[in-house]
Amino acid sequence: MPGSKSITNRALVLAALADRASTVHAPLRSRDTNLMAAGLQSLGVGFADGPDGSWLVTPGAMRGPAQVDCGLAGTVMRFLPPAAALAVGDVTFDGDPHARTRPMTTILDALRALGADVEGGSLPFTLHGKGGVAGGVVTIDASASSQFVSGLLLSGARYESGVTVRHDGKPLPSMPHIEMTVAMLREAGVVVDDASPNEWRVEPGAITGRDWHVEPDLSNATPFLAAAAVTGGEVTIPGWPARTTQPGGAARDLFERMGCAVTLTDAGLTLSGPEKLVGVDVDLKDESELTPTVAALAALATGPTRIRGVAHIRGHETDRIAALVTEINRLGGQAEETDDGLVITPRPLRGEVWQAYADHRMATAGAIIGLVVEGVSVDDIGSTTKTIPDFPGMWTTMLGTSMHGTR
Ligand SMILES: O=C(O)C1=C[C@@H](OP(=O)(O)O)[C@@H](O)[C@H](O)C1
Ligand SMILES: C=C(OP(=O)(O)O)C(=O)O
Repeated sequence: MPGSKSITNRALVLAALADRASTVHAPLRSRDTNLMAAGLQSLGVGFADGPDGSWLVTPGAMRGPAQVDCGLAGTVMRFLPPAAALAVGDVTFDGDPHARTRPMTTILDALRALGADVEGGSLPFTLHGKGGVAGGVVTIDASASSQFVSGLLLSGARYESGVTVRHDGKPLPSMPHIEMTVAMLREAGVVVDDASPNEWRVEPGAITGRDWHVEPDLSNATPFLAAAAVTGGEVTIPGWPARTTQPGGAARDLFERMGCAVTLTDAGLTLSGPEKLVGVDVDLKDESELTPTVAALAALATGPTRIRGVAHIRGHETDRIAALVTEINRLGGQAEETDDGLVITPRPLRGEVWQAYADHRMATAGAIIGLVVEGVSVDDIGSTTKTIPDFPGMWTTMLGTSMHGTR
């Protein structure tokens, strides 16, 4: 598996704000991370290619005018503005058509409250950089995205008073991603207090330049594991970490609950697909980015599945609840929206064109179903380049050489 999107884009921001050069080893090189690198470069941060595919990042005084293309990347649109607020000059942000509808107001209002000069409430917007941010205490409702919290924390050490972020609202999604942010800040020598629930304090101070080692992307591994789960085959993901802050780590338990056998050895994580995949009732609030994979598995299981706790994924790359329900039903399945997720009752499926909605995880969900339902095609498999450089090549290689399904 290529590197983790979430770890790579955190490492790039921390490297850009650090007190010396950093090397990011085994970074993900895909649309989301290339956009982050390009955005930082346009602000004056130095990027060079290491001999082994690593990225050498040299911090520089950040300055506008600059134009940042966020594509459809939540990590770029939420992590880069808090850093760009430290620049001198104007920095304008825009992105793909659908990116303009993704929630942004919360973090832009927070930046204003912390002393930044921001024009606009969603993409496109402009930061009028003054070369510094006062910082301080800010209370936000981050129930629409954990990335609002992570974005503020990643740059907060460089604000004059640091930053204290308090969350007040419905439960926060994707907590492991906030834990990932806190863990990486501490690795970079930043003092973070996360002892109180829903409150994070980042002390002002230097961010240390260092060597970052990026883990394989475990969320992107799940379609490959799912391939074994739905065909009764076997797939091994090399380099699966024994401990991780990636929410994809929870995929092990999920697959086991659906009837798969999962083992972690020196060779990696191996999944053996069951005779019969069973449906589950599962709260994916912490691992919401796994919803499309779980929904695809659910459509092929032997009993109903209820996915809860993911209301906020209506604001992901597309409205994922609506998209999954529409596409599963298009194939003759039975899926219904609930307030905070969806219910899927397996039915015999037929071949149709599965729409990806420019969403990498919708595309991979269609690929999973296409392994066992004749005649399924995905309209835009190219959308997978958001976080995987060559999904079609990896999928073909897996099917040709590594998987011996029994169905
Ligand atoms: O911080 C991160 O790297 C991410 C946080 C999560 O966002 P939400 O909290 O908006 O779900 C996750 O879904 C996204 O894929 C990556
Ligand atoms: C929600 C996701 O992405 P983003 O980082 O664009 O929010 C995702 O990858 O599932």
